[in-house]
Amino acid sequence: MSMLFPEKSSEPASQIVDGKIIDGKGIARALTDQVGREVAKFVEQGNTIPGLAVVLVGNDPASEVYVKNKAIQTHRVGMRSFMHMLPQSTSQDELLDLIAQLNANPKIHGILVQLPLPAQIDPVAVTNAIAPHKDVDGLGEVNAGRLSLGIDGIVPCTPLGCLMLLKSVHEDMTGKHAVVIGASNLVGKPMAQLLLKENCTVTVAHIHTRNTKELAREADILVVATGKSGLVRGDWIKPGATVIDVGITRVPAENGKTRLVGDVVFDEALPVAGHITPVPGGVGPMTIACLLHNTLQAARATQAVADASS
Ligand SMILES: NC(=O)C1=CN([C@@H]2O[C@H](COP(=O)(O)OP(=O)(O)OC[C@H]3O[C@@H](n4cnc5c(N)ncnc54)[C@H](OP(=O)(O)O)[C@@H]3O)[C@@H](O)[C@H]2O)C=CC1
Ligand SMILES: Nc1nc(=O)c2c([nH]1)NC[C@@H]1CN(c3ccc(C(=O)N[C@@H](CCC(=O)O)C(=O)O)cc3)C=[N+]21
Repeated sequence: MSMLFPEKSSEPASQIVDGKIIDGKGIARALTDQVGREVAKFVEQGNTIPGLAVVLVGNDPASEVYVKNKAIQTHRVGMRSFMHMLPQSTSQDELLDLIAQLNANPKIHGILVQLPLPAQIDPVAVTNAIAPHKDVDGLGEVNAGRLSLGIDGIVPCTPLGCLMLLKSVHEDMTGKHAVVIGASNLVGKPMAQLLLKENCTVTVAHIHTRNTKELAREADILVVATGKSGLVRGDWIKPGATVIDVGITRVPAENGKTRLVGDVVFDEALPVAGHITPVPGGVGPMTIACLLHNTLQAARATQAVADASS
């Protein structure tokens, strides 16, 4: 076995392009199709169509990509989508009022408020206002607390998607050194919790970390989520490591249009890494597939409570 391929995948070859590039788009499509079949069965059994409410305040470019792709996929799996686009000037109280209405609406099983929010709104107050059983982003204190205690709950979509991609190339992650660059509540922190649950030795690097490059070079598994395009160069990567690039930045392209890039310099990383996710076509599509998965899970849980009380 080549030194560059210390871990051979147990997944079908079709899921990995060139043996190295992890096909997030393909793996996400398989998960989305499965959710679609399960939604059809759930509705056939006489249950309410699962409904997802998405709230976007202002216009963050990464959020706009997400909103567009999410609307297409929600429809594809047969769920209802409720979009709320609010102006940048929205106050925290206005947003909390909307969340209270969504919490009370029986057609809505999942609520997602896009981050980042404008400066006048406290994201923690907002994520905590979402009823825990509708918190399909898993960011409120109940679900985040459950994750850190290792209790079943709703797991944040992006880290869950990253974990699924890792599992497509690693049968067992026990004892591996996982380095997560970025420590946000949305990605870095829950990712670290999931890797810990997989028995990895986890290091989290953030803006105050002094030797991020040296730490990255020790990683068997490297997850990068900073939003700093081009941060991770080829010489930051240990030969054979698995690299998961979460970053999404829109940059100008040669043809006068724009394109999306990650936090990793892909062309430099590709020859060194054992496995790597591309941008686009890596983590992004998995985030959406996991959101649909979480929404179906939330709809099932709500139905189970209703069935038990009837
Ligand atoms: N593909 C997908 O599905 C998703 C992609 N994203 C993308 O992932 C990226 C990260 O998102 P998110 O976590 O929400 O972003 P945040 O800005 O909330 O967090 C970024 C984290 O990275 C840290 N950081 C920034 N620069 C460096 C650096 N040079 N070295 C080490 N750490 C650094 C920050 O530290 P500090 O806060 O102290 O400055 C912070 O902990 C963005 O590009 C976003 O668009 C996000 C969600 C889903
Ligand atoms: N509460 C909250 N939860 C989030 O999960 C969240 C958020 N807020 N705010 C914004 C970021 C960003 N994000 C993306 C998800 C999918 C793609 C995605 O589909 N990407 C495709 C893009 C394809 C294309 O259109 O070119 C890809 O990478 O292949 C992008 C970005 C979720 N985020």
